[in-house]
Amino acid sequence: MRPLAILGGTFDPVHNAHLRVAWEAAELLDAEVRLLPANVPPHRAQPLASPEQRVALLRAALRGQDRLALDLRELQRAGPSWSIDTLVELRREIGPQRPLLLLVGADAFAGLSTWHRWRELFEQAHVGVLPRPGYAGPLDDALERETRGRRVDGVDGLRGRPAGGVLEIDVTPLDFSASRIRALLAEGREPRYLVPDAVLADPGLLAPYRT
Ligand SMILES: Nc1ncnc2c1ncn2[C@@H]1O[C@H](COP(=O)(O)OP(=O)(O)OP(=O)(O)O)[C@@H](O)[C@H]1O
Ligand SMILES: O=C(O)c1ccc[n+]([C@@H]2O[C@H](COP(=O)([O-])O)[C@@H](O)[C@H]2O)c1
Repeated sequence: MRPLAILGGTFDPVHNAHLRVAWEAAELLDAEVRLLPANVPPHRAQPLASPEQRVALLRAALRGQDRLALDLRELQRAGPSWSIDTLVELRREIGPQRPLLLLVGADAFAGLSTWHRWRELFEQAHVGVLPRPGYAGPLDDALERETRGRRVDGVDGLRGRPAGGVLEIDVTPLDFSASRIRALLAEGREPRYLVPDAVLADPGLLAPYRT
């Protein structure tokens, strides 16, 4: 069965690293990949842009391709966007057999043991870790213990089961972030080639980040 993979994020704003790693994950896993903007992101400062502005950025960024889709369910839910709630909901929709993957950058993965009901994440989904330069350090003890027996070497290790594995996905390491793009914009600089041309083409889209 073709896996369903989700990449959740604040997307404040969406940038080419999000898009590229999601694209490569879709290719390598032969998966349906959805980007899921968080409503109230847990564990971080609130976004500069409103949900509507972040969705407009995502829509522009995703235009013209059909490999990556947008899933707005977390914006339709009040309160913090706990990933476990999203995975339980998706699992209910896709049934018990289809592989489901939670894609996370290596930085987000390193903090997984602080997430809400984090051990239950593995009951609902596999975790696909996307390398990110500067985030290859050791894991905390609880996460190391939980993941040790779950690691699988390749995509084939996930295909036959719906959830529970941890896979490093060999995507191109890209060393930039939404924080970097916000900083460039705040200095009056243009983030060309770090965000899609379609985002730059509409001057209103990045207005929330310009001072
Ligand atoms: N350059 C990147 N390489 C791999 N994963 C990334 C990269 N940028 C973001 N991600 C992952 O995408 C998801 C959403 O990230 P998020 O929207 O927080 O972007 P960010 O660039 O990390 O933002 P910020 O700088 O505001 O923290 C997270 O799992 C994050 O780890
Ligand atoms: O469920 C949690 O406790 C939890 C804690 C931190 C982050 N997340 C999710 O991880 C994704 C990336 O978060 P962020 O803050 O790096 O944009 C996003 O989908 C968040 O909802 C989820």
